Amino acid sequence: MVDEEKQEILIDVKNLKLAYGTGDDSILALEDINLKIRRGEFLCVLGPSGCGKSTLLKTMAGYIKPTEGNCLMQGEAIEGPDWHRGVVFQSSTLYPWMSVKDNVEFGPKMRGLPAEEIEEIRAYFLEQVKLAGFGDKFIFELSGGMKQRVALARVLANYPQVILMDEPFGALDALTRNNMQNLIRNIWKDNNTTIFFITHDVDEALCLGTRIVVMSKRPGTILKEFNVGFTHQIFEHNSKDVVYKEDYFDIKNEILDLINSQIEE
Ligand SMILES: Nc1ncnc2c1ncn2[C@@H]1O[C@H](COP(=O)(O)OP(=O)(O)OP(=O)(O)O)[C@@H](O)[C@H]1O
Repeated sequence: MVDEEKQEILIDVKNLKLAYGTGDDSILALEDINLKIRRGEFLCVLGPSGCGKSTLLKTMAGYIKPTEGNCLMQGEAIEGPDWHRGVVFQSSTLYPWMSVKDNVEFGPKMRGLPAEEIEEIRAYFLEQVKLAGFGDKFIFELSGGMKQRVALARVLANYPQVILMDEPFGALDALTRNNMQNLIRNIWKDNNTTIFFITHDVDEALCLGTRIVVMSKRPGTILKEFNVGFTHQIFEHNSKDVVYKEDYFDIKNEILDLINSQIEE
């Protein structure tokens, strides 16, 4: 297994505090967050509703600025959105008036790549998300799962250093969700990419992540981190039987207890 400590740090969140607004009406969303995202990790974030998970993602994406502390990408302060950090939300933010093809080609076109390369990239990533042959469809013609696959292909087409995903499968039915989990696990491995993934589903985090971060209720702080290897075991055994093992149950129960302790208090 890769020695994670030696992997390059892509995103470094240092002493982050994030408050919305100022004065008496301000809402303190995050406090004292310290988090490093290393190249090749699949980092899953769990925490009670409203604890600041999306706020953390938006800060790393460059959509909002830290109130205090820093958010660095490869040592440089994150000043705004950037192709190097691809973002996928729960509801797709695709351009509905464009075809699947045009959505996926949008980024490479904006970056001024030659036409041939754009075509190759589009074909490659549509194949990877299992949408080859759907290029000419319009977004409004697609199911929820297909839209999320286009959103993923559109982000992948920019070869981002890290993909930030905010409950990307939260609105999908159970079967589609399971298929999407298998898809993202394979894409993560095949592309050797780095993923930051917010979810409410502990099983989803355990079956995908190489590390799981559990956050406290608002103001969100990091309560505990877990290094987990179930996603690797799923590859090794080509099966999800790990979910019936004792160590899986133990970690799952510990995480559930942690999250519940934040809801019940
Ligand atoms: N633009 C905003 N202005 C003011 N308050 C905000 C804003 N965005 C979020 N908040 C507040 O900040 C806190 C954290 O919100 P955030 O969406 O980051 O939580 P979350 O953990 O992602 O929630 P959920 O799991 O329900 O999606 C919440 O109390 C929320 O109401």
